[in-house]
Amino acid sequence: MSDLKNLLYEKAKEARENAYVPYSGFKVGAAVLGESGKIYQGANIENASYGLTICAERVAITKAISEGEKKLKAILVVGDTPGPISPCGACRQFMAEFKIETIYLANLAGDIKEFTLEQILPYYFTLEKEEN
Ligand SMILES: O=c1ccn([C@H]2C[C@H](O)[C@@H](CO)O2)c(=O)[nH]1
Ligand SMILES: [Zn+2]
Repeated sequence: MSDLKNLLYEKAKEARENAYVPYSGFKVGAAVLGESGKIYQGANIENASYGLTICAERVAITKAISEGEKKLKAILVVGDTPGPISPCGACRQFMAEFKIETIYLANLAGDIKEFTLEQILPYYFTLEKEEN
């Protein structure tokens, strides 16, 4: 396993432990690598008003951007799923906004698959003028 992938996997699993999931019980963790080299961790945060729930991916990305990262190099997402976790559509669009180069999807068993943004969200919405 590459050093970066391994580090992001450990950071995402660590973040997952902080998930606030009184309603689903389903903990998710994420770790984002910014262009500065810093890693940002995120966990899902649920709410009694269910629709306000924030996924782990968006927590980690929001932390990175609000700390000043302009480009995001990679994200790793982990959940207790049979195969690698599959991010929801909202998080895929959120990843598209920042053009995350490498997306690792993982489970607790250690299965980790690598994807590009185009692979997990082809023909994504953008307001940029050039075709994507
Ligand atoms: O990729 C995913 C999929 C689901 N969830 C969260 C949202 C909710 O808290 C729980 C169950 O859907 O898992 C994430 O954080 N990321
Ligand atoms: Zn999501």
